[in-house]
Amino acid sequence: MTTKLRAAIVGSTGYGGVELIRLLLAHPNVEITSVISSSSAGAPIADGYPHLNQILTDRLDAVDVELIRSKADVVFLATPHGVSTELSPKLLDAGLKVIDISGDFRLQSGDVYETWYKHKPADPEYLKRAVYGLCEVFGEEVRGKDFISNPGCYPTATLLGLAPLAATGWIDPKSIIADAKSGVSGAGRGLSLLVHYSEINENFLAYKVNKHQHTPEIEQALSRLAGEEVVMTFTTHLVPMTRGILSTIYVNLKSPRSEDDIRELYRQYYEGRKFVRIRDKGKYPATKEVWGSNYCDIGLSLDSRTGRLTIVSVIDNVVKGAAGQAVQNLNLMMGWDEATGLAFTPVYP
Ligand SMILES: NC(=O)C1=CN([C@@H]2O[C@H](COP(=O)(O)OP(=O)(O)OC[C@H]3O[C@@H](n4cnc5c(N)ncnc54)[C@H](OP(=O)(O)O)[C@@H]3O)[C@@H](O)[C@H]2O)C=CC1
Ligand SMILES: CC(=O)N[C@@H](CCC(=O)OP(=O)(O)O)C(=O)O
Repeated sequence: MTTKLRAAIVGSTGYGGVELIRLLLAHPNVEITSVISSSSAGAPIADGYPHLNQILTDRLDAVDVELIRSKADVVFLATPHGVSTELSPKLLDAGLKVIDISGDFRLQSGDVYETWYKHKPADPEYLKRAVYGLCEVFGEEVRGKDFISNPGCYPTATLLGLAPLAATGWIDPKSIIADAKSGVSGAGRGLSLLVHYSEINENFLAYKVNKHQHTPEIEQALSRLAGEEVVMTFTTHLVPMTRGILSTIYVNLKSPRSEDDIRELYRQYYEGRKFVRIRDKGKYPATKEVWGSNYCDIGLSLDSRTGRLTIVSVIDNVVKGAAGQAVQNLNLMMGWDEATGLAFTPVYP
């Protein structure tokens, strides 16, 4: 019998953390050995999340690097921006593997991070060490590494929708517009006016227009794929639903291509990758079709009148956009099949 990998979750009382608990409890190679809270150490995790009653009876541990080192091999950070900046280097120095689902190590430039996140950037030495874990695009780089920066939720949906075209140089890099919508769980469990029931119910709004912190993350990955600087328009919206992201992306092609050729390009690019599904001609995915799962579903339409391509990409923000991709990264890091513990069907209806 092989020993299971011992996992700790910092920020286990948040939405990303509690989704990691759900997924890791079902993972055949992993055992959760520490659920960690900066504010409720000592309390049973099920106090704040009664759905875990009789499933996970652990009490919350404090954020203590020595304690984590004694209990775990790998640590997931599902913490607000700025926490991982300080904590991840200490965990790495203690010999632990780290998968960070916050934005602290996604941007290579500390200055760009500071501009968009308004937080002090991480130590450049550790920034360089972090591998950006967009699994279907940069997954090869994750294998055998000890520090993974998990992509943001909007970037995951938007980049998977654009990667095949960016990598082949078929799109005009100045023409990209992404119009993305998220369910409110994307804002975390903390309370704010924006996610107050009577504010968001029967409402639909744009927010952080031209200021969203995921803009430079998407541009950074696209520039890398395209081999030239990509600057884009990216607008985020909040929708009165719990889970889900739908990103509608508009691009101009550099030279004329048929829609069939573009669909074939996508199918070849993602061949053998279980979690990206390309829809047939005339079919567009809806968020409910990936709900609770690690899938990213993509539909395409080339408008013969304008010559513009419309791409529709959907994910579950808490799974593929956070905890699911983090587990997929763990699988790649450990050399396991990337779908280990993740091969479940979306919840429907
Ligand atoms: N929700 C989503 O869809 C996605 C979220 N993310 C990112 O994941 C991270 C977590 O998001 P989410 O789970 O939604 O947020 P939540 O607000 O739901 O949870 C964050 C948790 O972090 C803990 N925390 C707060 N301060 C500290 C601290 N100083 N040290 C340690 N832990 C702390 C809190 O728990 P406690 O007080 O118990 O310590 C809290 O429960 C964020 O960076 C977010 O941007 C990324 C992709 C998608
Ligand atoms: C709906 C909603 O509020 N979503 C959050 C997404 C944050 C996130 O998931 O990612 P980071 O870790 O990169 O901040 C937002 O727009 O900021």
